[in-house]
Amino acid sequence: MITMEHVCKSYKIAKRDAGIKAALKSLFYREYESIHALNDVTFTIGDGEMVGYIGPNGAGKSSTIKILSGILTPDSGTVLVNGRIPYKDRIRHVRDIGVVFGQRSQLWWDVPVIDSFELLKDIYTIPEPQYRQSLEELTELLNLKELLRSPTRQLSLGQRMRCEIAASLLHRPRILFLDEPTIGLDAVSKLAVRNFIIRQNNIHKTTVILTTHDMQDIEALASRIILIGKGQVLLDGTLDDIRKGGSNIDETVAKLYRTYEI
Ligand SMILES: Nc1ncnc2c1ncn2[C@@H]1O[C@H](COP(=O)(O)OP(=O)(O)OP(=O)(O)O)[C@@H](O)[C@H]1O
Repeated sequence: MITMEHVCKSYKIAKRDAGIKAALKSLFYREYESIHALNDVTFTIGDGEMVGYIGPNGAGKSSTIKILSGILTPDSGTVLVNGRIPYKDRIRHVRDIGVVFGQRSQLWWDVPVIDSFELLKDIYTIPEPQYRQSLEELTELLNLKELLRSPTRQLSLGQRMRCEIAASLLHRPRILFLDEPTIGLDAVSKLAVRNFIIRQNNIHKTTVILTTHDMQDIEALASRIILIGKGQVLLDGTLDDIRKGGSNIDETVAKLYRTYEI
């Protein structure tokens, strides 16, 4: 179970005008401004749910995922993931979660994928039999056999993404955070990734929280949608609730963004 209650998070950033004069001035005097990324965010996600967490650029999606995965500490509010406070109990928390950031890699760039997997096995202290079983299952379902001996840098985006997803699941986490997992993938790779996530949820009852701008991902994967804009939850409902605005999901969501002026 995941609960976020009245969570706020701001970033403090230094303000600086352009030019050398401003650069010199900033050495002695700095002005700061606060960006309110999350502003009183509250939601609960039950075990085994697949939730699409959507919103326009800068809405606060990644900040939420970072707080839920223990990377960031909120300024205020309560966060509990399987009874733990993620940013206070990070070591035990990471055993329960898998995280895939579509735009970043958790695999070591220059070593064969299988070596990254072995390192993750040691980091998570996965018992050998469980590791072998997970590896076998993931290799088969994600069609990784031909990829495991290649260094990550030699893989195409779609191949790498399949390996990233496998890497995030080797330790059999109960919760999977996917931040734009199909970004830049071709149609075939997108389908493969989507089908795999659905199977993972069916077989292992993995809770999936998915952020994406790809509404076809949402249609395929999420039965529930949380819409966030300007750091606030604006809507929490089913795909059907959202569809009431029209039949084409992209148009419906664009209309929602316009309605909420986000
Ligand atoms: N490290 C940071 N320092 C300063 N501001 C940040 C930082 N990370 C995010 N922000 C700001 O916080 C707000 C929310 O950002 P966040 O990355 O959570 O949005 P997002 O919904 O994931 O956006 P996108 O869809 O573009 O990835 C934005 O205004 C962003 O500029």
